[in-house]
Amino acid sequence: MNPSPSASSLPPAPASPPARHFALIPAAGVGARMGGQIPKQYLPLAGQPMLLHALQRFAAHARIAHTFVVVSAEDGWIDALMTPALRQRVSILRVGGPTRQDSVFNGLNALREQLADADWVLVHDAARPGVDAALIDRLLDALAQDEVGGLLALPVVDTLKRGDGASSPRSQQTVPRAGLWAAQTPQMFPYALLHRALRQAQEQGRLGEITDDASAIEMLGLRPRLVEGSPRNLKVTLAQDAALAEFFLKGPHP
Ligand SMILES: Nc1ccn([C@@H]2O[C@H](COP(=O)(O)OP(=O)(O)OP(=O)(O)O)[C@@H](O)[C@H]2O)c(=O)n1
Ligand SMILES: C[C@](O)(CO)[C@H](O)COP(=O)(O)O
Repeated sequence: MNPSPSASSLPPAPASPPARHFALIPAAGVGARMGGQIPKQYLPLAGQPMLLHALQRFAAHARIAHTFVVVSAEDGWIDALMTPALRQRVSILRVGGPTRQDSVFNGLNALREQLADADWVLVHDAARPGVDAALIDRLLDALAQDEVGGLLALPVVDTLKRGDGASSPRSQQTVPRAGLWAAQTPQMFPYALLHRALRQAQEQGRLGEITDDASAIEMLGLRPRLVEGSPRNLKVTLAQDAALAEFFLKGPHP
């Protein structure tokens, strides 16, 4: 009988397939604060609908395996954006929910059969049209050896005041800004971890408490890595944000 092979004679264990990176773009909002006639992600910006900028950036990025865009079930605009080339790299998920986190959670649920636990998901706001390959690479590179994940963010440089909530507010106090960061997106986490974090938040009735994906990860007691983003990656929230976003999109700017 052949002796049992020693450990050194065994072939190397098959390496687990490298984790892939997917983008998930929540684009099911209505843009109430923008005050437009149509949801802000479809308003024209630098010559094309706002959403198309982020879709094109992720679709063109060689390290992003595929991009999923979450829209509302009744969305009547997204199909007009989808060229045959874009449809090769972007899939539409008509599972938008009442809040951003609902839309993200619904999107993750819809991908249970397509994504592996260890695959990375980069969640990026459709309302941040200024994301580009350099910022995506910065996040991917910074988290290449990370087990938790992280997000693009900007250190706070302004002095922060807490207002009293009056219609003509007064400052109640200055909030120490040391160590404070303004979160941006993409926010990148392993699929299974983010899915579990959002599911747990929903089960605890706390999904409404969180406004970004990293908050759910923090609720698990984990600490997402902060990776410096850029002012050009601003979120277009109010009407006046559009001009600044357009300025950056018509760049080039540092
Ligand atoms: N129910 C929602 C709400 C928001 N979002 C998306 O989450 C991103 C960030 O949200 P925000 O800037 O707040 O967009 P809106 O919710 O559309 O804006 P508002 O709060 O002014 O209505 C946007 O790309 C938005 O489309 C979403 O997918 N589903
Ligand atoms: C996710 C986010 O862009 C990080 O700053 C932000 O929390 C989204 O907030 P919104 O009110 O849903 O736009």
